[in-house]
Order: sequence, then C-alpha cells, then structure tokens
Amino acid sequence: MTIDDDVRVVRHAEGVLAIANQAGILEPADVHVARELSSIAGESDSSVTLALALAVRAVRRGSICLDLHEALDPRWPTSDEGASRGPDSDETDDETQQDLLDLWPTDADAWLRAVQASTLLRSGVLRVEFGLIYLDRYHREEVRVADILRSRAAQDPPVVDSAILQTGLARLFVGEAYAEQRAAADSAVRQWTTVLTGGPGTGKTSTIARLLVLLGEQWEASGHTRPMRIALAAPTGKAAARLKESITQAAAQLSPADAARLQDLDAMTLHRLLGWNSRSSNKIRFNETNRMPHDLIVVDETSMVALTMMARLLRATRATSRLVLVGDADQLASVDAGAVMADLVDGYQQLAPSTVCRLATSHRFDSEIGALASAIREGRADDVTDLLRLGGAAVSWLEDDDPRPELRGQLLEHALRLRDRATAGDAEGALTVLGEHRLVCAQRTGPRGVRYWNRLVDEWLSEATGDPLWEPMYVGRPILVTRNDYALGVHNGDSGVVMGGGSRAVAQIGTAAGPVPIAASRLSDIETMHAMTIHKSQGSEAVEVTVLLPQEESPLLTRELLYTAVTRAQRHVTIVGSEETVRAAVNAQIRRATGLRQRLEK
Ligand SMILES: Nc1ncnc2c1ncn2[C@@H]1O[C@H](COP(=O)(O)OP(=O)(O)OP(=O)(O)O)[C@@H](O)[C@H]1O
Repeated sequence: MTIDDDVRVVRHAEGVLAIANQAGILEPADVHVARELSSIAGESDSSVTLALALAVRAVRRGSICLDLHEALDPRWPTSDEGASRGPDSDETDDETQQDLLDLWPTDADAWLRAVQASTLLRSGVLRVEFGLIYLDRYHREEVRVADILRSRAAQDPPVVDSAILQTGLARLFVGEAYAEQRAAADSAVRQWTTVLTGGPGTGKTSTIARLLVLLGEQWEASGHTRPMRIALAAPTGKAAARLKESITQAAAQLSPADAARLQDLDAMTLHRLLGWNSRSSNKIRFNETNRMPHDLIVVDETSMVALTMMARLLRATRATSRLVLVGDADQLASVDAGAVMADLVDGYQQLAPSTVCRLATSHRFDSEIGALASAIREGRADDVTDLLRLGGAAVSWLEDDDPRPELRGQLLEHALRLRDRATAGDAEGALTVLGEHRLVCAQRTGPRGVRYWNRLVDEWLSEATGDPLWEPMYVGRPILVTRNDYALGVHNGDSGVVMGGGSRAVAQIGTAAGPVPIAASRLSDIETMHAMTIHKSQGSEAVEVTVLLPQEESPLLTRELLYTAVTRAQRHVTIVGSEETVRAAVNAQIRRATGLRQRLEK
C-alpha cells in the first residue's frame, strides 16, 4: 500500500507531525487536533505542536499526561493498537526513520521549556506540572480527584464505638486465619475512605461483607433512626452481578442475625449509581450540586475505573459518606485513561497509610494458580516458566504452534453442553455451563484472536451437529453484550446463552437476580462468546480458563494482561503460548503516565 492510499496518513501535515504520522507514531486524530488547536492559539513552535499531538496520543493509549523524557526516543512510541506500522516495521523506510531522527527533539528540558513558554500553555490548552504535560481536561480531573481524596483523608475521622467494634471484629473474624482481614476491617471502620487491594481469593469480598455488618452496628450505635443507605457498585454489569453473588455467599457463612444485615442489598453499575441517563441533557443525575444520598458506597473492581469516572464518582460523593474502593491494583488498568487504583494504593500509602489495606494471603485451595499469579505480578519470569513446566492439577501449559487439535475436544464439548442445556430450555443450567470454561485471547484478530476462534468453534459445532453455520441466533450460542442498554437492562460485559432458535430466539442473560430472558432480536450489540478478549473478561471469572497468547511478540502482551487472564480462573488455567511469549509478557510492564501518585503524596 502506498502512503496515498493509506487512510491513516494525513495528507496535508508537514514537518515532524507528517513524518511521525507516516511512521505510524501519530494517528490522524492526534495530528488534526494538534494542528487545529495550534492554529487557533497561534502556536508556531513545531516541537510544542508535536508535544500536543503526543499528549493527545498518550490519552488515547491510557496515560493521563505525557512525560517528555520518555518521548525523547522516537522509537519509543511504537503502535499498540494492533496496527501493523511503527518505526521498526517494514513500511517505515530508512528515509522516514532518518527524517524522524533529524526532526525529533533531543533535549527534554529544552522541549519542556518551549512548552512552558508556549501560547498553547498560555491559552490553557496544555498544562505542565511535575514536569509532565497535560491536556487541560485531564489535568482538571486529576487535580479534582486528588483534592477530594486529600480532603477526605484530612477530615476528622468518623465517630466509632470501640467496644462494639472490638466485639464485632472478634465475632466476625475468628482466629489467626482472619487476622489480616480483621486488621483491614478495623482500619476501614475508622476511616471515611478505604482502599482495599488484594489478589484473587485473598478474601476481599468476605472482608466487605463483614465490614458491612460492623458499619451497620456502628450506624445503630450512633443513634440513627433511619437505616443506613448502602450502595454496592462496580464498573460493569457483570462485575456488579458477581459482587452481589459473592456477598450472598459470604452472608451464608455468618450467623442469621449478621446475615440479615446483608439481605436486601443490591449491586449496580457505577453508571446507574450516578444516575446516568443518556436521554437527559444533564446525562448524570448526581454531581457536586446534587450528591448521592448514600451513607456508605462500596466500589468493587476499582482497577477498571478510569480517571474520568473516578472524578465523577468523587464529585457526587458527600464528604460524610464512607467510601470503600476495592480491587486488585496489579490487574489491567481501565480501558479509558488512568491507572487510578494503582495510583491510589501508592499515593495514599504515603499520604494516609492506614487508608490502604492490603490482603496478601490467598484463601483459595488452588494455590498453584495463586503462586503463578504472584510470580507473574512480581515479574519473576524464571519462576513463571518453572511453575508452568511443573504443571499440576490447576495449571497446564501448551507450547504447540498449532493448538487447534489439542483444544478442539474441550471447546467442542463445552459448546455441545451449552447447546444441550439450551435445547432443554434450562436457562440456569446453560448459564452454569457458560461459567465452567472460558477461552480468553490477548488479541481480537489473527490466528490467536477472538474472531478466528469464535468462528472455529462455530465450525466445529456445525460439523458435529449438522446445524447450519449461517444461522446467527442458533440454540446454545454463547453471547457477550458489548454496550450498555439501559432500556433493556443489559450492560457491557454481560453474558448469556441463546435459547429457542431463529426468530423466536430468546437470550437468557446472567444477572445477580438469576437469568433474565430478552428477545434476541432486541439485542443489537452482542458478540459470540466461545472466545473473548482478556480485556473484556476483566470483572468475571470461570471455573476453567484457557489463555491464548499471540505467536509473536505483541505490544498488547504485558504482565498486567497475563496476570488478569490467569486470575480469571477459579480451578484450572491453561496457558497456550511459547516460552518466548510468556517471558515477553512477564517482562513487559505497562507504564501509564499519570501525576496522581505525586499529587496525593504532595
Ligand atoms: N480468612 C479466611 N480463611 C479461610 N477462607 C477464607 C478466608 N477469607 C476468605 N475465605 C474464602 O476464600 C474464598 C475467596 O474469598 P473472597 O471471595 O472473599 O476473596 P476475593 O478476594 O473477593 O476473591 P476474588 O478474587 O474472587 O474477588 C471464599 O471461598 C472465602 O469463603
């Protein structure tokens, strides 16, 4: 393909912007925004316009701001969206590479000074703080999040009846096995804000369930006549449903009197909590002038919450509402910009240490998965390959170049069982089968991607059953909802199974309240879910998980991605990929540029 045919190349760009675009570093949108705003502000320094384009690009790739020291090497910003071009690819010829090296700034301090003296800064398009370059909106959001969190930490702590607390702690967290969680709950009762982090199975939900009981007792002890208003929320519908389910399971381990406090709790998405209404001109009902009425807000899967959503949540939270942010700081960060959970864990640790509670002990019996997850999280590549090679009841490794023959049996058997339950009209059974195995891929495209494997399992299924391949709503089709639809009550990330085929097809969607039937014809944004991306699997779990890694090194393949994939498994995980790709993943840590950490520590 020539440059003239390539829609990713901006024709009228000049200088370093044009070269960076040709080299695949800048997308057309980055170039357009940078040129437009520079022209409005009368900016003539091309290095400043380049910094603006790179700041736009940084947000697109998940950072909040741009660190010019990192941007100094023009080979640094290789493409990560699966696009084929980049400075090292064949299409970037030597001439482009040389032009890039000639035009690219070489002194980060001089570059920063140029930005600081620029009209783009004076006109408020760009902001500079901590030596980092921000687009104004993201700077405002980061400042807002840090200010609210700092002021919450500086408030007088809530009044606590220590005697009641101690009795409750001793009753709910019995013995040495609960020491870590007891300390976390003790600290959480004494704070307005708590950040509770821990890996899979470290007892976060068990702690939350018991914390809710303790806070209920404190509420009554302080003489309130109305019940405490509690909100349980998560970023996706699936995660909210899982939270509700886990709280119900945790309640079953408590005495009837304690469990009764958890009885009528419902969990919802953050969008719903904030009163999101896409048809209203205000869009969000709760904000700084109309705060949420809750006395206690618990947010699960906080690592999936982007900066913009966190800013909205905090703005709408009363200073005297307790806020408990729960998650695993080592998982993939949010799809949208920010690394809020990881920043909170580190930043709050410096500012108000007791606000951050870490749970480190895994209580799941399959410690092999826990050991593998820890080795990945800590970047111990040798240990990761040793554990995989050792295998065991809970961990398998498939290093084949062509894993199709090996995986066919399990994937087809799972698809046939789904079909069987769906044909029998057993919605609960079908959803249970759906949760028994999950194939997750790092990529969407290519021979190790979601599209290919969805198609492959459909073909195997068609071969085995004689059902036609062309029927999109076939009985037993596993589906994934890819967009929130408030009218239908389905959320991005919800999953379900199609029952009754053709025009009468009904999808049974798994929710916290059990299967919800929806006419399949009304569901517009869905995908087949024999396979799903690791990103989309965040916030959900399955009994067995198979992780398909790409054959070659890919910028998508990171430590956080592998950790997130492995920690989706409850009983068994199979990694499909070469030693080289496994090592490459463990060694590639995502670095999102943000200033939230420094801001909280200030
Ligand atoms: N202190 C403990 N001693 C023994 N078992 C525990 C303890 N705490 C939790 N468990 C059990 O360990 C399992 C995992 O606990 P829990 O669901 O609370 O962890 P989690 O961190 O929320 O897990 P997830 O990764 O699924 O979010 C549950 O079966 C729970 O009953």
